[in-house]
Amino acid sequence: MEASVLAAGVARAGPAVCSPRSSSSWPVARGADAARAVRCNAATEVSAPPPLCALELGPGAEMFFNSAEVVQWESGKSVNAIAAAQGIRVRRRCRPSHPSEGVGADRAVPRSVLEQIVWDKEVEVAQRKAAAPLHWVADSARRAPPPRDFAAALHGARDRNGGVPALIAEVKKASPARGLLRDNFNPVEIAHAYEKNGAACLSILTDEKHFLGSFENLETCPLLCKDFIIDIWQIYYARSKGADAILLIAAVLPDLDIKYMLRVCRSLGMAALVEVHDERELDRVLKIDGVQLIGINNRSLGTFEVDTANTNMLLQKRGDIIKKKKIMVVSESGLFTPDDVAYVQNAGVAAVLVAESLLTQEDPGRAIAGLFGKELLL
Ligand SMILES: O=P(O)(O)OC[C@@H](O)[C@@H](O)c1c[nH]c2ccccc12
Repeated sequence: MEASVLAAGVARAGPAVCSPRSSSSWPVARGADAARAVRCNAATEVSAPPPLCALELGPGAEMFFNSAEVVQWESGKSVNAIAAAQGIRVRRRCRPSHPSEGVGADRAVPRSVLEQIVWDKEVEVAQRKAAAPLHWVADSARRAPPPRDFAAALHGARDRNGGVPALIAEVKKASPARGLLRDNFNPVEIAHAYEKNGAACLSILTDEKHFLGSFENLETCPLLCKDFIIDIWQIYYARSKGADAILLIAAVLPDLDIKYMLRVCRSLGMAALVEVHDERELDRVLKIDGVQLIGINNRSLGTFEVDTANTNMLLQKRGDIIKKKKIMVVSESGLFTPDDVAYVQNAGVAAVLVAESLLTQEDPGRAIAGLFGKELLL
């Protein structure tokens, strides 16, 4: 894989190229910013809506809203009502709420693990934002080494391997569905082993609370920042940490947020993997211009049920439009054997995203040849 994206990623791991900057090195905002974050954290007790995010940005940065919030203010419909109308079951709690809605008792208890994760993420982002306001992070994102072409790396790897799906190998320590995947977890070692054994790209789980991930992992071996993105702040932050791509989950984000976040990605030169699980989500995403990469998750984030037939089913139904739009499809989750890979390859995917079946083996790098039934060409 000569000048591959991944090789570049690992080369950049050295401090001279990708200087580590832990979040603790950000100046900590005090006073109003911190107070806002605290109010947002205690969402269940808040009756007034949290402040508009532009207030946190400083002069001239007013365009940095999440777009569904703007629609909420303009249309009088709450963000949760807009999301529900699109079939999104996850409700937002710590988001500017519509005056008619408040943070009621019905949002005291999450209805699913995914909803719990999103609520925790809202609190985390509010805290991180208070410590590093958006204009600082956006500045840092612009100073980061330029992003590498995620989609081109997948294309290249697939061509080199005669049409075998490119591998996005995931660094994931644990998950709510499977618990701890590995005791002896050295993310840097694992990333290097993946790279040496033919992975085209890496996916790094950065959620700390539910996946035991870390942005420090991302700094060492950047590529896809796998997190629950609910705010554009996270995209700038991921870029500032060296990520070249992010995940946008259709089960969490209304269409307008996806559109706006895609624009933010484009402005930063990043790719976005837009994840869907069912037909309704796929249809929503196919109506959005500028989507280059769609991830079909074989795992339901609602029930954790995994079925690789999901990739096949959705591609049978919408493969023609996807082809016409020249969108690359990544099959995500639950892939364990060469038969699984061949199955999704025949369904038409360009890449696979795999964590568990590699990480639960003694040597995750060597496990790649086992997964594909052959060595992948570098
Ligand atoms: O461990 P698996 O079954 O190989 O799955 C990897 C990846 O698809 C999974 O981690 C994932 C897919 N979409 C997500 C969204 C958030 C967190 C995790 C994920």
